[in-house]
Amino acid sequence: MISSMKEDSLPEATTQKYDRIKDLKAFDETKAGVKGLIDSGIRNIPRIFIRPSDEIAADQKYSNNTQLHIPVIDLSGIGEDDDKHKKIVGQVKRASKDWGFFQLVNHGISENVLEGMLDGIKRFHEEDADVKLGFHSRDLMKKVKYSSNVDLYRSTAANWRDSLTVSLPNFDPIEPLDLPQICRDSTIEYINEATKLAQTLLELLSEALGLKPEHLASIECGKGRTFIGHYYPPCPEPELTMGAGAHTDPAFLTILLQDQIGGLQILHQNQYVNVQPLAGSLIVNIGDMLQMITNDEFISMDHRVVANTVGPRISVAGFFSVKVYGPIKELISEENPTKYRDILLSDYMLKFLKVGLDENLGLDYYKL
Ligand SMILES: O=C(O)CCC(=O)C(=O)O
Ligand SMILES: [Fe+2]
Repeated sequence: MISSMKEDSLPEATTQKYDRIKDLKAFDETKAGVKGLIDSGIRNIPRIFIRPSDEIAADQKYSNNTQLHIPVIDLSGIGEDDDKHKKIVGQVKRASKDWGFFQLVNHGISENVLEGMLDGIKRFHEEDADVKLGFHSRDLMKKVKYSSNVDLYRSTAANWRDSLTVSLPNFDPIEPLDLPQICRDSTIEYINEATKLAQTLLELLSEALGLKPEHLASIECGKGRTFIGHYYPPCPEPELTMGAGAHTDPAFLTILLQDQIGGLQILHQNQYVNVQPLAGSLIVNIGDMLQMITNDEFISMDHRVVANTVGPRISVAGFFSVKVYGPIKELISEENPTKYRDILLSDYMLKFLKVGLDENLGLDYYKL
């Protein structure tokens, strides 16, 4: 039995210690994720999901700013008209420096493909338990797997979400039969389109750094691809937990697709800014590796997803990675000396996977 807030609604410090590991295991062994809890009709969230009270209190230092919006960049006409192209490169540069995030419209992926992907992920998570059971795994080497909270045993509080992960390292093609049948075609179509868009973004980002358009592709940015289809069930006590705790993305670049529910927030000037869902748009964010190879010119920003009584919310994060060693030589000069020691993505990821999502020290560990 997983203990719930109802049994001990006193502040954590005044309650008896509980066997968290036992509760985590009990939850994990259901292999039915957060969706399984909701299906069982719980009214109070199990204690493993409750954020420490000092962490909830610390949130007070951020104001929720409803006035600010992440930059929206319109890609229509890209590659057709020189002035338009330059303007887009300028917008990408500004957004990558100031926000680490932007929202793309007219990016070339049709709403049908986007909707198909979201719908496929929703259907997978709503499949019968025995179908999902076949995909359940915490094996880091498994390419297609379903679980709730990759960092379940390491985080201070579990997140209110379940995820289906598709990993394609080393430019590996998709193996259709590895994918769940219910979202197979939509996932293949979306991954192919998102990969093309990532190539366009690599060119724009290279130009935004003052490099040749092919520079980032030539150092094999985009070599690894991981797509994670998240399912955030409705939450009966959203103020006590998070859909996703605050984190930066460890990889190089993220293309994020979200549905119309909302909940994603980005840290900007010490405030959490809501990302308003914009039909047909995609969100792009700079990951730790891109911040590192640009010697901090572009920033990898903290973001999180608040839990919500409304749901499920579906999102798909596509992470593009790179095997890197250090800041790009062309960007380093006497005035701009390197700020990092060399990093190999595989080492960085191992470090990332050893701690909870919200505890990652991030790039600070590698700062000179
Ligand atoms: O669900 C979202 O909107 C964000 C997901 C996310 O930040 C991630 O998977 O890294
Ligand atoms: Fe993220």
